[in-house]
Amino acid sequence: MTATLIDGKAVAARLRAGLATRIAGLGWAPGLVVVRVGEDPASGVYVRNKDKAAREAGFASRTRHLPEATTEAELLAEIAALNADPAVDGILVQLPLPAHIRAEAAIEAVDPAKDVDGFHPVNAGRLASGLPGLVPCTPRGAMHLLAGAGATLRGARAIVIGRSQIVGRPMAQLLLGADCTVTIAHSRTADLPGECRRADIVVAAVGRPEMVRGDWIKPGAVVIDVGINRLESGKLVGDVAFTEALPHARAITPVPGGVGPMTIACLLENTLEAALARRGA
Ligand SMILES: Nc1nc2c(c(=O)[nH]1)N[C@@H](CN(C=O)c1ccc(C(=O)N[C@@H](CCC(=O)O)C(=O)O)cc1)CN2
Repeated sequence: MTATLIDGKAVAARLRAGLATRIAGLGWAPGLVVVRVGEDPASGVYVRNKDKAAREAGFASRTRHLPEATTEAELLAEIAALNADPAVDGILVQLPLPAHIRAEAAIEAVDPAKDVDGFHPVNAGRLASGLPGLVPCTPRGAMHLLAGAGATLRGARAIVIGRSQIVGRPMAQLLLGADCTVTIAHSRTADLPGECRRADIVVAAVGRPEMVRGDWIKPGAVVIDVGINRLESGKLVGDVAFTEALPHARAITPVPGGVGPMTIACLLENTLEAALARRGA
């Protein structure tokens, strides 16, 4: 058996095209503001890509780029102004922030109704309670990819490796909401390979290059690799040893070109959802 590749670039492009069609029919443009603080080079690329994708789909998108020396109080004042601006439907504060600014303070300052990252504790709590709300973009994208791959979720055993607030925990909640039996594994999990071998769905979100080996994958499992790790050689690899996993998995996401492109597409999906909800449309 060789796994089918789950083409995140293609799924993301279809999702963005569908959003563009819906926005063209609205007669108004949902507003998105991405706030970037400082000069982290990778953030520069991601923020430019978000703005480009948003404009192409018909959003009124802008980037607020603040200097590295911006204080936490200044950032919070900026967010408060965006919260109060009726033309702004979605606000995203690009992470990482400079070390002198607490990410939790910035996340909690965003109006939960405009929190298109889905990171605010109100949205995290709604997700954990099974209530509707804005869902973090990367896990939302991973769920689209599982659906596109035809993965049966009801009754399936799923393992999420990684317990971060922005990927692991919300991913586990989404899988639970889809009636999976979910294990959340982490650095202290005993017998991680054994836990993984029981899983029909594997979501690796641990940030360690190729940590999940091929023989950890149950034959026929669907593997979603959220990791994006740059090796010293410059090569990008995921958290799963991709070539080793191919003969075991039924379907697998590549890195690059898997979950990554879905993050931006789902940001746009969240922004449209936030705009429709805020405007009662
Ligand atoms: N406020 C947020 N900050 C960050 C988030 C986030 O969701 N919200 N996620 C990441 C960065 N990120 C978007 O912001 C992001 C990362 C990667 C990709 C992507 O498409 N990756 C490509 C490979 C890119 C490369 O060549 O380097 C892929 O996987 O194919 C999109 C968005 C941290 N910050």
